[in-house]
Amino acid sequence: MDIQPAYCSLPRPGLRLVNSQFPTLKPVSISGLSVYYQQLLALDQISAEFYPGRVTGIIGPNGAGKSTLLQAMLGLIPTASGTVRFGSQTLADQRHQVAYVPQRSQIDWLYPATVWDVVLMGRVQKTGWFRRFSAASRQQARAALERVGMAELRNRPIGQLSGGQQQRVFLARSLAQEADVFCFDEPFVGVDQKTETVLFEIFHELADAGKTVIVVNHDLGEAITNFDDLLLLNRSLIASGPRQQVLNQENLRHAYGGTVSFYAA
Ligand SMILES: Nc1ncnc2c1ncn2[C@@H]1O[C@H](COP(=O)(O)OP(=O)(O)OP(=O)(O)O)[C@@H](O)[C@H]1O
Repeated sequence: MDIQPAYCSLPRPGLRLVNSQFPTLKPVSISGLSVYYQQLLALDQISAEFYPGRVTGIIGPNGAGKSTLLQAMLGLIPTASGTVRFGSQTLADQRHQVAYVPQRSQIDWLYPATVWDVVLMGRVQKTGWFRRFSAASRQQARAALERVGMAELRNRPIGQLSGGQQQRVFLARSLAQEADVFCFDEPFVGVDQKTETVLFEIFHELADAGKTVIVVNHDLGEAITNFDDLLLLNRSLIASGPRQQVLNQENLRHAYGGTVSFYAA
């Protein structure tokens, strides 16, 4: 079946609202993005935009290509076609403006680093490799750790923390980076309810400060109501835009098949 994106062409009501909120800030724009893994077409001609001031969830069933989309956007894997722009340049060429927290499974938790080391690493791009961190950078890292409630554990090896604590530390590292675009791949996996609440609070603080926040999330549970915008994928784009417009039975049937129940609030 040829699935047409239900909500991805311009002009759109959501766009005007967002642009009037942050008129000088630029969206991340994907156009015609396709990715193959050998013979497997993982992403088929994806076109969409992610807006500053919004927390956007990338959702879809297992194997829909959600993580692939994030990695392709950041230039971490080869693409067969398409562009990902952030203003006049590609997003991959502006990696210093992007904070990326990969899936837990992609992180080496045995790496001998303390909480403080990990957060300070967020300052490397601003400081430069092999240079001393400035007092301002250290202050930035301290403030980020405090914001996520992890200051007391700063000397702990990262591998000795719980899943939720580790996720908070990586969020602190991304905050210390002072990026414009924040990308999180499945940040809620293995975290407790309290941490999930803290993560969403901080995502919205970032959006309120004009940042673009992009979160891969495969769960259609209650937490989905915390996203402003959604991008619904199943290898091709099914719908993107404000949450209330994306979450309808027709779009979900296209993505998941059968009958899907969801929180429409
Ligand atoms: N490195 C790889 N080599 C080959 N195939 C891959 C690779 N990474 C992903 N795939 C395949 O590409 C498709 C999309 O995978 P991806 O991990 O992007 O999906 P996802 O939507 O993030 O899934 P999930 O919710 O299960 O994490 C899947 O069929 C997956 O098996």
